[in-house]
Amino acid sequence: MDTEQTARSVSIELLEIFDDKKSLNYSLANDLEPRERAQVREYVQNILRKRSYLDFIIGEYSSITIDEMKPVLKNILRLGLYEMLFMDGTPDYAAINEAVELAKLRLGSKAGDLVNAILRNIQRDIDNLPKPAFEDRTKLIATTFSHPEWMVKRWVKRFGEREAFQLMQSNNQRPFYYVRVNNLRTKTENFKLRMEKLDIPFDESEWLPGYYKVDSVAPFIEKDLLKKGICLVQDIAAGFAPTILEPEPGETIYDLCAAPGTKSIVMSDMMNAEGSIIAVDISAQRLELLAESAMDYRAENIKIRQDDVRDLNLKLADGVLLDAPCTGTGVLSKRADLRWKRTEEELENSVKLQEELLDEAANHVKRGGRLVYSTCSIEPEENWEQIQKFLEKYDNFELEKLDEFLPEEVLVEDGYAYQTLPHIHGCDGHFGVRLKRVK
Ligand SMILES: C[S@@+](CC[C@H](N)C(=O)[O-])C[C@H]1O[C@@H](n2cnc3c(N)ncnc32)[C@H](O)[C@@H]1O
Repeated sequence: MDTEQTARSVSIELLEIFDDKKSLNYSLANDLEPRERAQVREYVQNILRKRSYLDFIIGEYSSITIDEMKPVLKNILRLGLYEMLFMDGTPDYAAINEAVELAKLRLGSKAGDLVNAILRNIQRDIDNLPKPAFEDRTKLIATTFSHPEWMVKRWVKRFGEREAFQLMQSNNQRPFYYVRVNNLRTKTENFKLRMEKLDIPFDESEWLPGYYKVDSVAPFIEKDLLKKGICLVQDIAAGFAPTILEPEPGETIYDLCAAPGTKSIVMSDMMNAEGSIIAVDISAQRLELLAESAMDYRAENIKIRQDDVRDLNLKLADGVLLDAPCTGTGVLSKRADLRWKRTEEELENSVKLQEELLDEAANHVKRGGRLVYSTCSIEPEENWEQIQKFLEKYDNFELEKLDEFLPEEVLVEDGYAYQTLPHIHGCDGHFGVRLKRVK
């Protein structure tokens, strides 16, 4: 098998498992070369971004429904069709041949014939493919834009159809990435020179210092810049939470729900690694990543603690960051899998958990100290509504304006919160507020 075939077969295995267990285990690709591993991520995320539409087309050309197909057959067809419709570099005949070979290998020659027949018929009509035409408008939109119906319903209700389409289109695009320079290992000027020398195109952000928009993180991985702690991959909007918490050298900061730790690392840099950051998370596995990063990034003031934030019993801190677990509806372009994993019930559970975590976070802020609450969600229940409930309960906290920290275009609620939206701001969707404990 050549490189691409291997990347294809692993992608299909990953997608099969995802259909069953809703989890993506990229470690299945560990034995592949770095370039192939990156290709697996591309295939998997791209197919998940277009899944409903691909399934619709396959369904139109197959005598059995997509739900009746074995997961492996379904995913071979999805991958073949994806390559035919959306990958410029792969000729149709090659996409079809690869899919047929994979079907034969995994399911036998009859399955190979079936895949061949379906994909060749689609190829024949490629300039005139059927369009989804359901009477049910939600189903029609959900199929066209490959999002679950519950998300479509709530976004159309909130934004109107036009804007909801723009949001979903953004979610379906390959994302840009940002890298942030780590001043604990290098100087900004040197970092920029290094990128120029390595011929890595970048755009310096006007929103926050030290953030650079890049097309791909591959060169940073290949040149070991992440492992050497020179820079980290962090969306610009994810950088807002540490920015508004404004940790200073010598302070005691709690990063609650900290793993895998990108915000802890940034805060350590802001503090020049002086003072202490207690990074708490419930997941031992994710904390291992944090521990490794803390070493790579020379973030020596981070102390790690595995705990449920709801069981914490620590002294009061100068600043607390609660980067709460959430539905992640702001990051669906980078994490296309989340749209098929999340449910409306999960949104409700997430809101409840956030409320409990906020109570605990508030109890750990000293008088005059600050509490930052942030999410990577765009759902009001997890964001502004959550904060309104909090303020009704706690008269010892007040919201603070954010205009001295962040650009006006990301501020909402009279400047008391930030909320980015992928289709408007061209970055991930994040929310955050800064609260001061006044008594
Ligand atoms: C949004 S992620 C945090 C991302 C992290 N702040 C960063 O910037 O890299 C949410 C985290 O909350 C953690 N978590 C969920 N429930 C928790 C709980 N009850 N106590 C502590 N951590 C929890 C999850 O393990 C997950 O790592």
